[in-house]
Amino acid sequence: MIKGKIFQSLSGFYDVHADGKVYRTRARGNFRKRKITPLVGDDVEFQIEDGDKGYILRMLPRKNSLVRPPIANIDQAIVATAATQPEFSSNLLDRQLIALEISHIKPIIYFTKTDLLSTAQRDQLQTVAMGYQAIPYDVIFPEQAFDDSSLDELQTLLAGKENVIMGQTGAGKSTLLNHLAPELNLKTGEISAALNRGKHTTRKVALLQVGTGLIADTPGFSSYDTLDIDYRDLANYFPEFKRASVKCRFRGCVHVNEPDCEVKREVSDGIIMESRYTNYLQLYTDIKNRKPNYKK
Ligand SMILES: Nc1nc2c(ncn2[C@@H]2O[C@H](COP(=O)(O)OP(=O)(O)OP(=O)(O)O)[C@@H](O)[C@H]2O)c(=O)[nH]1
Ligand SMILES: [Zn+2]
Repeated sequence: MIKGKIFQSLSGFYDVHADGKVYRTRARGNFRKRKITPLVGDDVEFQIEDGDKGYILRMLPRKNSLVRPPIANIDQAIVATAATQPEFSSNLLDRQLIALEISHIKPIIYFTKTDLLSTAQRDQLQTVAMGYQAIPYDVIFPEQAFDDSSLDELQTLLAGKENVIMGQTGAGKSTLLNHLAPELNLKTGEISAALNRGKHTTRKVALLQVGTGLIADTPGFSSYDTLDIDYRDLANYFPEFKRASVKCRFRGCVHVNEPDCEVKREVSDGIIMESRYTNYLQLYTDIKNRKPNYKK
């Protein structure tokens, strides 16, 4: 029995890397019966059957896992955020950040297509980027598309870690990875009018070696599923709200109607970004109003 890591999953086969070799494995029937699906990033024990084939016997405990993209044991996520084409959405960005906070995965916000902005648009979005940096999140806002200093900064953050790259379809995930590691030669897609219907160039989830780090390139997605949390916990996934909330008058303040709420005070003082608070209220209402039979 050998220990390895699943690097790729395709049509029921799992490519496991172990001791510098790649084995094509299948999961045994008992996984299917117990409804356990191995994910890319899972550490597994497997048995070699013949040569480079084998079957997975056991999955080792997971540090974390994401549903979209389906992947396990991730340290960090590059959130590829289009400055335009598709248009920047703070709502989408915040939803991605919350999903990562819930899974204890550190976000790195990387703005793509900043080269397509006018000077005025650029100044405006750069202010937004600085707001996220103040939360604090790692934010990379390239002066020029794929300039050396942005790529170096990203490489440094990725080194030695298991990373995932996420972002809307067409955000530029594959293009960014090709700049980080040209030898990958990933296929990229032309943005078309079909964008809204979801044109996915990347179809499978796979871990790629980039410098000393691993990155999972994943199929793009258009929106997140409903977040599987209690509405009273939502503010915990906004780091700056969590920081401020120790000064709210009421313990368990959800920062909506309570008096003496520090979060609301910091929003009106311009310390907390107004867009973050608006997105919070919208999500709070959505989660609170969803059907009671929703699991959880
Ligand atoms: N001008 C400009 N174009 C970019 C940039 N990044 C990506 N693009 C273009 O945007 C289009 C989509 O890029 P992809 O890398 O295929 O996007 P993706 O996020 O991998 O898309 P999916 O695989 O569908 O999820 C391609 O035509 C790229 O050439 C950028 O920084 N500037
Ligand atoms: Zn409060």
